[in-house]
Amino acid sequence: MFVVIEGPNGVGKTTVAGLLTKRLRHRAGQPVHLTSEPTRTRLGELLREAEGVIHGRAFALAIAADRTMHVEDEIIPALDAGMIVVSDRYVQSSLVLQRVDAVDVHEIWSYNRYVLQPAISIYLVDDPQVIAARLAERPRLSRLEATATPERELQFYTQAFNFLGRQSWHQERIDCQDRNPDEVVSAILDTLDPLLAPRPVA
Ligand SMILES: Nc1ncnc2c1ncn2[C@@H]1O[C@H](COP(=O)(O)OP(=O)(O)OP(=O)(O)O)[C@@H](O)[C@H]1O
Ligand SMILES: Cc1cn([C@H]2C[C@H](O)[C@@H](COP(=O)(O)O)O2)c(=O)[nH]c1=O
Repeated sequence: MFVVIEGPNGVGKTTVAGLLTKRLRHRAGQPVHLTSEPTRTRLGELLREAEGVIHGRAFALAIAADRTMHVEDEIIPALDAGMIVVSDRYVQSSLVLQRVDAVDVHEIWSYNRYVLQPAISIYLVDDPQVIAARLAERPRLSRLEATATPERELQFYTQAFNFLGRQSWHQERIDCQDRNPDEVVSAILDTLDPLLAPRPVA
């Protein structure tokens, strides 16, 4: 099963993806592989470093190339080996961040439409003021973090959620407001439960 965690900068994706992986390892009785985008390959690391200087269409294409390699070289082999795969960011991130970077949503989709559709894409939301307060604590913001306000990102994420719904993607919106990370993960596990294999009998 391929699960994706999405949402605006600072909403808690990395925290939640890590905790979800731990609890799935305990719950699922099958190995769980945690991954993220951009990937930890040479291309992904280059993209993280170069975000300040590569932008627009070139960055959108490079992110899509990294994602294509991610799917072919890491995600599909892990799924074929019987693992659950949890990815911190995937296509919805591109439909938002590359749009913040002035690329049209249909063009972004054209670079991503052939990638593997996840079993479920989980979209985390929170109060924009809470997210803004977290971002304000960071010593520095990346170019895209500094370009988008949490309000604008949330607006684009909602539009991307609706767009992916029209492509028949299975998605769930999880409200993180007034929930700690453990409670957020419990809500995610409730939505994943019907997709998971039955719990092993003790
Ligand atoms: N539900 C929550 N309640 C309170 N604090 C949270 C919650 N989730 C995450 N945090 C805190 O918010 C901060 C940002 O979390 P995190 O780095 O996981 O976000 P992110 O969405 O991955 O951000 P980015 O996309 O910018 O990397 C961290 O300090 C984390 O401890
Ligand atoms: C998947 C994805 C990533 N990006 C960019 C935006 C940031 O520079 C990094 C993500 O870093 P974080 O620590 O996860 O916040 O990658 C992007 O522009 N588009 C994408 O689809």
